[in-house]
Amino acid sequence: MNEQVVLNLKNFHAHLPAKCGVVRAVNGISLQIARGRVLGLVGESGCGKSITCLSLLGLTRENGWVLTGEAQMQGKNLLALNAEAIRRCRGKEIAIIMQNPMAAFNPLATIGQHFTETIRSHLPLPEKASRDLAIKCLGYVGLPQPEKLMGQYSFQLSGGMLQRVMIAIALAMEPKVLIADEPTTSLDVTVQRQILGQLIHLKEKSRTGMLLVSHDLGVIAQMADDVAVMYCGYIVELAAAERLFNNPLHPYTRALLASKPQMRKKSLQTIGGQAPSLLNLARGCPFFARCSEKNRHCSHYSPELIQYDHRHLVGCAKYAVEQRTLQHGFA
Ligand SMILES: Nc1ncnc2c1ncn2[C@@H]1O[C@H](COP(=O)(O)OP(=O)(O)OP(=O)(O)O)[C@@H](O)[C@H]1O
Ligand code: NI
Repeated sequence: MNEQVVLNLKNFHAHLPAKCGVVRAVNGISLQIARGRVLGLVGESGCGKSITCLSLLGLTRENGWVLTGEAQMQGKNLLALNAEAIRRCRGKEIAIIMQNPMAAFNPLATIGQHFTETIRSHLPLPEKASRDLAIKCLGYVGLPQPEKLMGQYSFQLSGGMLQRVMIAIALAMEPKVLIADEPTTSLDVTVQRQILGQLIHLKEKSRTGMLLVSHDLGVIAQMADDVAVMYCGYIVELAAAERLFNNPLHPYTRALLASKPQMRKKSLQTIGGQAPSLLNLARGCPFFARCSEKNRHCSHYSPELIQYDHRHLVGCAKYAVEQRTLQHGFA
C-alpha cells in the first residue's frame, strides 16, 4: 500500500475469561487504516466487530477483556496505553461513533458540557469559541435547535440523536481515525443519507481514516474503499470493495453477499446453520460446519490469510491448497 497508514492493527486478540470458559471474540486480526480511506468491516451479528471497535479506544478493558497484539498509531501501541494516556488520544486522534451511544455520555453532564469539554481538552479554544463550534457542528449533522440541545441531557435524546451528536463531535475534532460502529442503523433513510454525506465530507476534508462497521452492504458498497469480512473473530477475506463485491472468494463472503435482502423477494435469505459458540471454538476453520465447499484439509486449517491476488487476501484452505499445488507444479 502506498497510502499513509494511520492505524496498524497486528495480530489483535480480545478474549474475555468467563466462568464457563473464555469468550474468544477476536482471534488475531490484522488490519490497516490509511489516511482518507474507509475500511468497511462486515460480518454476522456476534462475530466481534463491536469488541474490536471498543477495544481500540480502550473501552473494553474495564470490563475484563484481555487484549493482545498491537494497534500502532503514530508510534504508540493503543492496546498498551494506560487509561489516562488512551483518554488523551480519544477525540482528537481516534474517535468513535458507538452502536450503543448512551454509554458514551455522562448522564450528569449536558450535551453542551460534554461537547465543549471534549473540544477544550484537545483544542486551545476559549469557552465561547468552543460553544460556537459545537453549535455549528450540531446544526451541520441536521439536529434541530442546536442551542436548545446544548442544555439537554443524554437521557432526553434518542439513540439516533446521540449518534449524530457523536458525529458532530468528530466533525469538530477532525480525528486522524474515526471508528464508526453502525453509525446510521437507527436512523431513517433521509437522515442516514445526510450522515453518510457528512462522513464522506470528513474523510475528504480532514483526510480522516475510517473503520466503518455496518450490516447494510449497500452502505458499505457506497462508502468503503476496502472491505474486511469477519467471521467468529477472524478476518476471512480482505480486498478493495469493488473487487470483493464482484469477485468474492471465501465461501462465507459468498454466502453473506447472497443473503443480501433482495428487493423483489420479500424474505431475507439467510446462511444455513449457526456460527459456532465463541466459548468453545475448535481448531480448524470456524466456517467448517456450514461450508458447502469444504474439503479434507479444512477441519485442521486455521484461517490464516493468504495473498490470493494483488491486495486480495483470503483465509480459506481451498485457495491455500490451490496456491501450494501451483507452486509445486502439480496443477
Ligand atoms: N460483556 C460480554 N460478556 C460476554 N460476552 C460478550 C460480552 N460482550 C460481547 N460478548 C460476546 O462477544 C462476541 C462479540 O460481540 P460483538 O458485540 O463484538 O459482536 P458484533 O459483531 O458487534 O455483533 P452485532 O452485529 O450484533 O453488533 C459475541 O459473541 C458476544 O456474545
Ligand atoms: Ni456490534
